[in-house]
Parts: sequence; C-alpha cells; structure tokens
Amino acid sequence: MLAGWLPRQRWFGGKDSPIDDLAIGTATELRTGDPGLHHLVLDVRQNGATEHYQVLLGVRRDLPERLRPHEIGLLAGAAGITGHAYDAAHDPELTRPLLAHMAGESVIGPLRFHRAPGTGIRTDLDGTPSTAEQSNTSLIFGDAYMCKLFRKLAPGVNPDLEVNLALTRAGCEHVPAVHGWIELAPGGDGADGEPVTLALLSEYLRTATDGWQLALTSVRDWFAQPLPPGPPAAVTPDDAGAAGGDFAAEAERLGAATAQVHRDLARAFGVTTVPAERLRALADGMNEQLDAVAAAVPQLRPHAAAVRAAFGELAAVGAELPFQRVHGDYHLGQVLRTDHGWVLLDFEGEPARAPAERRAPAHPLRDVAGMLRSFEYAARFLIASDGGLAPGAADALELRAQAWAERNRAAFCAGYAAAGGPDPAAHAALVRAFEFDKAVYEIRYEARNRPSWLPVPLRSLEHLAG
Ligand SMILES: Nc1ncnc2c1ncn2[C@@H]1O[C@H](COP(=O)(O)OP(=O)(O)O)[C@@H](O)[C@H]1O
Ligand SMILES: O=P(O)(O)O[C@H]1O[C@H](CO)[C@@H](O[C@H]2O[C@H](CO)[C@@H](O)[C@H](O)[C@H]2O)[C@H](O)[C@H]1O
Repeated sequence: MLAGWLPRQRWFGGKDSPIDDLAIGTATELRTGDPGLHHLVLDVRQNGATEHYQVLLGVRRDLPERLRPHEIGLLAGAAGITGHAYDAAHDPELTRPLLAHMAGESVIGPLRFHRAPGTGIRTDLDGTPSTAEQSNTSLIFGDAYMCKLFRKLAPGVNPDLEVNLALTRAGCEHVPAVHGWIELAPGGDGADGEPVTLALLSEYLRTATDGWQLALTSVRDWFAQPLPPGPPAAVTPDDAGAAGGDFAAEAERLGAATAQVHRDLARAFGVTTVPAERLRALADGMNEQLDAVAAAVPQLRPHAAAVRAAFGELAAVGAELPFQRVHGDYHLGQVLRTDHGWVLLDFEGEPARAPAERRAPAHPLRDVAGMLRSFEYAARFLIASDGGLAPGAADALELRAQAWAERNRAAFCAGYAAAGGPDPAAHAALVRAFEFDKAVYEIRYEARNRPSWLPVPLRSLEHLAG
C-alpha cells in the first residue's frame, strides 16, 4: 500500500528506481480514537541502500471528500489499525497535536518534542500544508508558525535546525526565528548515537514573497515589452532595467544580505584555510558528478568538454582559500523578501548529497554561484514553460533572458562584494566552476524530478558554455 503511494509524492527522492523493500521502522501513536494519528518512519530499500522517510499517518473510519486525494489505502486490522489511512499533513485537525507537544516538550516513545529556549508556543492553531514547490512538507499554523516536516531523514541534527539555531542565537536578522523542533531519539531509526531531526518550527513570515516569484514578475514585465518586427534585435542589460518591474535593486540588496549571513556563519561555525590541493580534489568530485549525469542524461554530453575545462581551471587555481559553513543549495526559492529585507531559508544543502557533504565547509562563492544559476533559471523559465510562443519568439526572448540575467547577476555580485563578501569578479575561475557544477546537479535534479523543466538548465548551460 505505502510502496504504491510513496513514489507519487513530490518529496520522495527515489522516483527513478523501483522500491525493493519497504518496512515500518518505527510507529508511534500520537492520537488515539477517530481520527487517529500515527507517526511512522519508513525504511525504504532501493538499489541496495536503505533510506528513511517520515509520514504522519491519519486513520479514519469514514474519509471525508476533502481528504480523499491524500488517501494511502484501507487498513483492515494491520498492526491493530482499521480504517482509511491517509497523509495526515493534509488534515488540520491532526496537525494541532504537534504544536501542543512542542509547547509541552513531550516525550512519546522515541519522539522528543522541543521548545526553543526563551520562546512560548501557541497551541490553538491548526496547520495546513504550504503549496510551495518543495522537497519537504511545511505546515502553516495561522499567522504564527511554519513547521517543516523533513520527509527524507538523515542521521544527526538536521543542518537547517543547526544553522537556524546558531544564527538566531547570533542575532542574525536574515533568518526566521526558531520556536521548536521534533526529533527521534538516538537509535530510534536504527542509527546509533545521534538524534534525528524530524521537524522544525519557525516564525511564519506571512507578509513575505519569495525571490523566485518576485524575479519572475520582473522577467514577465520585461518580456511584455513589444518585440520589434524582423530578426531578433540585440538588447542590453540596461534595456532590461528600463522596463517596468526592474529587479536589480533587490538583487543588490539580496547580495548584501547573503554576505552578512556568510559573515555570521563564519563567526558561528569558524573558518578553515584549505590548501590548493583541496581544489584539485574538489574538481575531481565535480568531474565524477559530471560523468555520472552525462551517462544518465544524453542532452548534457555536448557541453561536457566545456564543463570539464572549467573544472580544470578550478584545479589549477593554486592558492589556499578560506572555507566555511555555507547555505549549500542557494536559489531564489530559498529567500523571502519581507517588509524589513531579505530572509534566507532552508540551510539543508542539496537534497541529493550525503549528510556529511552537506555540512562540510565550502567556499562562500559556491552560494553566490547558486544564486547566479537561479537568475539564469528565472530568466528562461517563462520561455521553457510557455508552449504558446509565436514562431521565432523564443529566439528573441532568449536574448532578453540573457540581458535580464546579466543585469541581475551583476547587481547581486556588486551587493555581495560591497557588503564584505569575497568579490566574485576577482575569483572568476571559482565562480564559473561552481556554477557549472550546480548546472550539472540541476540537470540531474530536473531529469529525475521535473523532466519538463530540463530545457531550463540545458539552455542556460548552452549559453554559459558558449
Ligand atoms: N518561515 C517562513 N515564513 C514564510 N514562508 C516560508 C517560511 N519558510 C519557508 N517558507 C516558504 O516555503 C517554501 C519552501 O521552504 P523550504 O524551507 O525551502 O522547504 P524545502 O526544503 O522543502 O524546499 C519557501 O520557498 C518559502 O516560500
Ligand atoms: O528547494 P529545495 O531544497 O527543494 O531544492 C531543490 O529543488 C529546487 C527547485 O524547487 C532546485 O532549484 C532549481 O530550480 C529553481 C526554480 O524552481 C531555481 O531557482 C534554482 O536555481 C534551481 O537550482 C534545487 O536545485 C534543488 O536542490
């Protein structure tokens, strides 16, 4: 039952391989009666490896219409449970106990609920799932909280919790305040020694708009300028700025906020100077990912030589560099514009990477490169997603996309350097290699998760690889 349902979930990370085995690792009853609530950790075996996923299982004798789309199946007495099983993240009535348990710092079986020091948690709110495009499931509780349920579990403290707590303590104004969290006691998932973070409760920034939506609005305005008749005419980044809805001032402020968060991360977690040889090892790792992705996604192969050349330049940099804790999966969907400025979210790193790799110190320009990629994505998303373009329009719009991306990339880098970050212009080989590495990652990510988006990173790679 669960094995059929799991691959259809947006957050399931193993869609490209069959499930060989699925077992319930832990089952904890959080609410008795009808509806009942059970917390499950699923052990999912694929390609010889086991991953753990978290599910909140609701059970009702009669399933109301509104919950039908979230039905998992019918339980006839399995593990003593009878009724319709469904994803309880979509049932507001079953989300309220999560707040009550965090407020009361409950311990239930292997589950431990925590309240952040010095905060209170309201218990009178129901949660509804956010509709954001995301790898986990976030519940929004009124105007007050957002509770992110980590779906694929990794051993140890989740980096998002670890970093947000450290930055909240450091007084950083560019992250949402942490209110609470839920964890699985050591050994609860079979791993020794460390608790596993299951959920993070943060301040809900209700007036915020995410950077991706703001950037797309700007691109839309720019694309709405009438196209001159005849062959596509050259446009400049300044032309993109003259259209309504220019994003460059925001991009610059975002660059500055990024540099400030990097500074706070360096203070909270320290800085390591890495020798030049480490860059060769880094380039080797990038080449390995390139080989693996090119083997799986043929459309990447024509660009492989240019990408490999960029990695070669990284290996040849020949200088020691300061590495530190970074965001790790930085893009426009991870930043919110509030009334007070930019806030950064989701310090979990790239979902496909191993936990140790996600927390490993890196050069801060890796995040800068991530955001530069995102400007490339925003610039081309409308072209790739709009099947109704007039013949020839895509070519003209590609020129506009380039101008928009160039303008906002430059503004972001200027803001970053002016606020004290390492100047991207002075580290071009580093930025280019990080950018290509991210593009390769994205090509795999899109091929696995959103095949219709694959043209977005491919088109931009084509442009960047020249
Ligand atoms: N504290 C918050 N307040 C308001 N919106 C938020 C908050 N945290 C996240 N979001 C929204 O939810 C989306 C997904 O959050 P994110 O942490 O990136 O989840 P995931 O790791 O599952 O991708 C963000 O793009 C943002 O729009
Ligand atoms: O936000 P997540 O941690 O889930 O990150 C994953 O999903 C992202 C998409 O939701 C993906 O980002 C890519 O698409 C974005 C547009 O949707 C774009 O702005 C980013 O630049 C691009 O990388 C991210 O790579 C992936 O790890």
